[in-house]
Amino acid sequence: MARRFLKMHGLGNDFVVLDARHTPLSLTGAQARVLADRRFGVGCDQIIILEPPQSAGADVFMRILNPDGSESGACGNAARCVASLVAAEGTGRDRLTVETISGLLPAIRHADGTVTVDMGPARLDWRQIPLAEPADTLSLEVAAGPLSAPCAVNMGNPHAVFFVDDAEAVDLAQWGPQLEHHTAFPERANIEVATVVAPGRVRMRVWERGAGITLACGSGACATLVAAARRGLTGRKAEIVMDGGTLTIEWREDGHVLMTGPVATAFSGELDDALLAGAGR
Ligand SMILES: N[C@@H](CCC[C@H](N)C(=O)O)C(=O)O
Repeated sequence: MARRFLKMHGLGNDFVVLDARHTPLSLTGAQARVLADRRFGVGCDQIIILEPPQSAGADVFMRILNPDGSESGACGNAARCVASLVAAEGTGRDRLTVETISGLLPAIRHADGTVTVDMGPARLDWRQIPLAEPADTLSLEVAAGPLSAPCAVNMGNPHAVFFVDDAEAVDLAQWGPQLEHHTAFPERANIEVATVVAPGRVRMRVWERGAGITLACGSGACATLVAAARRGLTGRKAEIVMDGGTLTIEWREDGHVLMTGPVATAFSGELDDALLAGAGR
């Protein structure tokens, strides 16, 4: 039976959303790679598979696959999309909970269509990032080219945030892959470069683990705000400006990080049976 999909995005960070709540679906790495390929498949920054919730209190489980076939524990932009999608299904509720392998994410859909997701607590211990060996996550001894001494934050997935004078000037395509695979990060890392441009406003660009340069990264925006606040560069609430648009991020006193921003649906479609059947492992 042909699989239907939705193409959604948050600030241009785009997703193929597959609904496996009633008809189970498990993709191999090769299937994920071909589906995410912008020439051979549909094309996206992440594949999102909706599954039945696993925990009490959750409305839906969201599985997150990168274009290289790897699985992630967090995707902030997709969490907003999924919350909006499920809220629109006639539950009559604007508050619901999205579950991931990293935990439960309560979400609120606002009257203007934007969505706030509680991305959970920022995890700051070196074991939680995780790092290869004990280190102060406020400033790691990690460097590549003009980038050095990142702040590490886990938002359900690992991030390394480098503060620079001009985020626009950094050659992310050159330094991103080296840093993603740096030996300090046993599970690799998402790499952010950030510049505080005004009080409460941070310009950020991202090299995503397993995906490369994307127009926006929700968990990366959360990590950037937490890193900036820890360094005393901002307060606990700021706008994070990415190539695809802006998210408002707040690091609550209880450690949870709230992310607010837009969602959009571009189109829906049907996968040709041959696409996944021909992909192999
Ligand atoms: N685009 C996402 C993050 C997706 C996962 C990431 N590439 C990883 O491997 O951790 C977001 O909006 O947070």
